[in-house]
Amino acid sequence: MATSTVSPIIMRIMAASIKTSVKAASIIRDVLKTGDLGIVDKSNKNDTQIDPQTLADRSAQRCIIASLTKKFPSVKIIGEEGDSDLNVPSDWLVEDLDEAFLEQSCPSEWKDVKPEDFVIWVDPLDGTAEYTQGFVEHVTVLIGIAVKDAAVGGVIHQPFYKHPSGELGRTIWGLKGLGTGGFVPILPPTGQFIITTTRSHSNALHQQALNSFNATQTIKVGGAGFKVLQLLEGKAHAYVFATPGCKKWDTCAPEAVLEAQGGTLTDIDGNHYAYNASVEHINRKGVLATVGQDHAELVSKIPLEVRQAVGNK
Ligand SMILES: Nc1ncnc2c1ncn2[C@@H]1O[C@H](COP(=O)(O)O)[C@@H](O)[C@H]1OP(=O)(O)O
Ligand SMILES: [Mg+2]
Ligand SMILES: [Mg+2]
Ligand SMILES: [Mg+2]
Repeated sequence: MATSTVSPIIMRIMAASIKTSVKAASIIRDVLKTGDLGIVDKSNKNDTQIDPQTLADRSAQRCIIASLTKKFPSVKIIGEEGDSDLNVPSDWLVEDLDEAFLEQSCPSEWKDVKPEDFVIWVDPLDGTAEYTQGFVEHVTVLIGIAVKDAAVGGVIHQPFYKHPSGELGRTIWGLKGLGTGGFVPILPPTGQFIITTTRSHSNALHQQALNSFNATQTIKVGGAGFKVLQLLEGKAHAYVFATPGCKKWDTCAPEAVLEAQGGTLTDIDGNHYAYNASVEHINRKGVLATVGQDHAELVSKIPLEVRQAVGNK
């Protein structure tokens, strides 16, 4: 279709990411079906917990990076699983662009962004621990698009989301200046304050930060993508992660989608992370994400000594 060749590059990267996330999700489901996850522990000596990587993480990343590199050879792509073998089976190379996405008009601020100003942050499988433990609904595929320092676009795909028809998989996208798609946004209930937070990476300092909010309910789920979806679908008011551990590929796509829908995702001091290619990968100062709230007021609820201690070990 003519639109594919004339659309600005950001629209084509989004449209390719939407299609590629669907293929990555089918690879993730196929690996689970075989029952042989090929788990490797990536943790360092000083880590207190294992940091699992599975065949699904490795294969989904190869599919995503091979497909996007072929289409956008001069765009920098950084994936969680490091250097990947891009010599992939031909059916893992996704050539299609999502034509329905391309029919929308590109926000004027992104029309002339040059290929070298983009970084694509890929988390091929967010929620790996949950994937290995059978909490598969927490798993997402995350493809985040940064322009210079800012997270501006993203795709969050849920491989195990079950439609009423029984079909699996759903793709949610967001682009600042354009909006979001693939889900029905719902604001969280008034008169309550529900926090969504980690189920696998808590510690004493994190618990202290959680306590400062006096939440009416705290939901513990896996993955940065899944927690942001809970905000977008009105199941929680804030996502609190007051510990280092998650990385730029965990937050780039969720931040862009959430902010395209009017929410906010920052570190626990209320500052946005930078997503250019030279930043350190770790999000040292944790994550605070909110929707329909006074974000700065929520930052100020976390005691200063707690905020200063996070990431300073
Ligand atoms: N200490 C850590 N080490 C490695 N990855 C982490 C750590 N903390 C968080 N993450 C990543 O951030 C995601 C969200 O964390 P949590 O579920 O604890 O809130 C995790 O699923 C994991 O992403 P991934 O599964 O892609 O490795
Ligand atoms: Mg991981
Ligand atoms: Mg992740
Ligand atoms: Mg991952």
